[in-house]
Amino acid sequence: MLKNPSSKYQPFPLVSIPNRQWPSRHLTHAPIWCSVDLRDGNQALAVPMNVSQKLDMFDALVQCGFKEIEVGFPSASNTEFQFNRRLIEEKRIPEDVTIQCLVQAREDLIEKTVESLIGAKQVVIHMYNSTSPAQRKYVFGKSKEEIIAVAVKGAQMIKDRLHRLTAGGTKVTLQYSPESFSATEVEFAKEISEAVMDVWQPTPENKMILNLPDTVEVAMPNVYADQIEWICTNIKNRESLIISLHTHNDRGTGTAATELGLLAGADRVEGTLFGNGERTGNLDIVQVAMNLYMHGISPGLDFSDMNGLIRMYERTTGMTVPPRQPYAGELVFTAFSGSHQDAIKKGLAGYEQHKSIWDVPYLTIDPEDIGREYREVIRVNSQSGKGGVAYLLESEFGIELPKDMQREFGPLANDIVDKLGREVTAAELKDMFWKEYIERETPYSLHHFHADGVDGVFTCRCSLVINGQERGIAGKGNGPIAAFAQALIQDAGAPAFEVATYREQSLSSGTEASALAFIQIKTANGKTIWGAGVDTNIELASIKAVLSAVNRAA
Ligand SMILES: CC(=O)SCCNC(=O)CCNC(=O)[C@H](O)C(C)(C)COP(=O)(O)OP(=O)(O)OC[C@H]1O[C@@H](n2cnc3c(N)ncnc32)[C@H](O)[C@@H]1OP(=O)(O)O
Ligand SMILES: CC(C)C(=O)C(=O)O
Repeated sequence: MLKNPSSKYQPFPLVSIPNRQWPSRHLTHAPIWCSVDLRDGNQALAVPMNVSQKLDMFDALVQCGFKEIEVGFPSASNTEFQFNRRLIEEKRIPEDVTIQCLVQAREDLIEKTVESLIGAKQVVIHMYNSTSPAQRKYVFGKSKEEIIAVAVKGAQMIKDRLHRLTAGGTKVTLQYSPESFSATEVEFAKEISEAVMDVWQPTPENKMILNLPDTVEVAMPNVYADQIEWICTNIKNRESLIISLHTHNDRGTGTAATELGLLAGADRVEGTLFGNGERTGNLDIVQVAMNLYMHGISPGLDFSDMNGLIRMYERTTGMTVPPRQPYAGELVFTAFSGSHQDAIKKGLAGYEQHKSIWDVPYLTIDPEDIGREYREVIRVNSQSGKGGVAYLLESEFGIELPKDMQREFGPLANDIVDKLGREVTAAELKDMFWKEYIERETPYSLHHFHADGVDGVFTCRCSLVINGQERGIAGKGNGPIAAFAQALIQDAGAPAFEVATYREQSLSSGTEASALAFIQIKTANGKTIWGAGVDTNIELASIKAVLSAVNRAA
């Protein structure tokens, strides 16, 4: 019999919200962002950041454009306390940046928190206590009224100490989080939040932040959106509140919950870079910002040096950014599969021409916008087609294979890559091309070539090494290539062929400019074969290309 342990779980209760508004809204502007990397991100690390790592990350967050940064939990440890003191005493906080600190509703912790903030220009004091039925029952062993009393007492303890900061000119904003909000009955979340508001007395001119956390993601994102809309609609004095979202990713939908929460009326978003944080992580703030960006809404955050940001993140947290992480992962602007490569190559070429709205297939944004380069976009392994191979040869080495030649070389390269069983670099692809076409020296290799034309008739005299033996050959034609072809067929025993296609391009490598010629020959039995030759002399490049094709045909 199939075991069914799911019977120990139950469906999440829905919020009664007639005529919900959020599904028909759309996002038009960026929210207020608050990075909680240095607090929620940090508290989730096996080895929390030291002061110098926190400083490193703080500077990077400022660089990205964050104006609100939760810098820590200063009552938790000496490191956390000292970090605040360094930021303040060394005047490391830019004028327009507000630091935020988290604290429980406990007097000794509040005291320490206030002390850590003395001398700062502007701060957010963020107090929380948990409100869900399970937290009330197991963690606190308190009734709803008693839980409200904890919050009210904490709010009052903070209020009583505000003068110690304001006297020194510090501007203080107060923030309250009913922790585990999304698992709390909305009516109770409203009641406790309003009780805190009664103490702090926010006004439209002096708002408080009401942060509504999805501490553990317990339901689908539409349910969180309903909870947010319910609070926005029913809470008193809404105009005196900044409604803030703080989602986690336990069910894998932290980004969706945040976006729907914004539709539901929130003003502010807390999250971390690349989603570091407790368990499955906090909201990845990069994702929400870049999602706005890809819809043409300026996020007000700068991720133009994504690689630098990732290096900083990995250095300070010891975490890594997975290769498939939206926007940031190493593989997200990469295509291995042939049809994707083909579409990207064509899309990029089209975009280069019109340069207006980004419409390149398979690429949500222009990788250049976050400091990635086009050449990272297409990578070649055994799943790749001729388009990707051609793209890399062209973008890395300026080799523009004729379309029909791509059809010939693509499968040849694919075979080699398949045998190697790994991804190959552009340089390796060029090597394959060189071996296949340019370095073909058997059965014929060119030793000397000379051609003269009189009245449109060209005569060529050359010497070849044929199977190790040098031999002179001669021929006539309406051009040097035709004359060489006749010499090969008549004097060197090459099977009959005619030149079907000829193309040349210039190629610069380092300081030397050379010519690259492509020749397609057609044999007597109708088979077409490509050849290629390189030389500083264009005429010689084309002669070598003929020989390359004939050698390949042999
Ligand atoms: C969802 C979140 O991310 S919330 C933020 C969580 N972050 C952290 O906890 C990181 C920093 N925390 C710490 O370093 C420590 O927990 C400290 C310094 C804050 C407190 O340490 P301690 O008092 O030694 O221990 P501990 O955290 O276990 O305290 C639990 C007690 O606080 C109470 N408590 C927990 N949260 C709160 C709160 N928000 N407000 C009031 N009391 C609270 C618990 O009920 C428990 O009470 P009890 O001892 O009577 O059972
Ligand atoms: C303290 C709160 C905001 C928190 O970190 C959470 O609920 O996840």
